[in-house]
Amino acid sequence: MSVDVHYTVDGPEDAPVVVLSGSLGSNLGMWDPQMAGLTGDFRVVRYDIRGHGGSPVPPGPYSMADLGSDVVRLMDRLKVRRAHFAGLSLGGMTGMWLGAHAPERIDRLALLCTSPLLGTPEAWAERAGLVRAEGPAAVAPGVVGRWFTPAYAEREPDTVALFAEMIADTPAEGYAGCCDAIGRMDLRPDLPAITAPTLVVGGFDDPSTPPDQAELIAASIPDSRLEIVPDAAHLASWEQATVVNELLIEHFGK
Ligand SMILES: O=C(O)CC1=CCC(=O)O1
Repeated sequence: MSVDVHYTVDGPEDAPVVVLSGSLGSNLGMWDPQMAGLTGDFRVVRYDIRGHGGSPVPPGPYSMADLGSDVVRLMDRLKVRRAHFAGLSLGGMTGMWLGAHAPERIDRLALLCTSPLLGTPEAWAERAGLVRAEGPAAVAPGVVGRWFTPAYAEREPDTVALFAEMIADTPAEGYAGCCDAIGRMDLRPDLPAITAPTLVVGGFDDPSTPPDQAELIAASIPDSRLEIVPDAAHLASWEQATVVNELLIEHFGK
């Protein structure tokens, strides 16, 4: 069952729409470094994943179909028939689901630092249980340790601390419900059915969804292009914003 997620819209009214979808534990502010670059040519819709930021927090477990249906519902609310879609990590998983299950709504797809099958159901059940018991603050230090390279974390400790706070502020049931969705997910059979031209971006130093995941996705989606970004961990869109923005603008501008 879909929900009305919290969203913002920026950019020219008549421009092609790009929907941005973030990672587990984020809010739509994680896309701030993309806004100046993308809003010149695109109408950018950012939203908080259900259970995150300003969106409703229905009781979990959630599924990828829930997360994908929230995007279709948002596009219906905005009267957007087709859009480009970029998602990072959990957002990319949502993008893969949309590309396969709602192809008529997706123009071009960008899948950043993501995976079609991530970890084990047991590990995600354990993370969900810990978060339901103690809140996302219990996992925040470990998670941000994977989002940025050690060099960036040393240079920008205040930024890393802000991201840890963002994760800790995520509603526990929302975070855990999304862990449930990832633990039950296997999107590998969906990938060959994706017809949207797809940009696949990996972070060379990403310990969460390493480059071999990006390679697997690109090898499985017929019309795809693979880019591995150096000096980037899981949040490549933040740490290497200029490079990622150029890739997105080129891909969506075609
Ligand atoms: O939180 C992590 O470990 C990495 C991650 C998995 C899905 C997502 O969005 O981030």
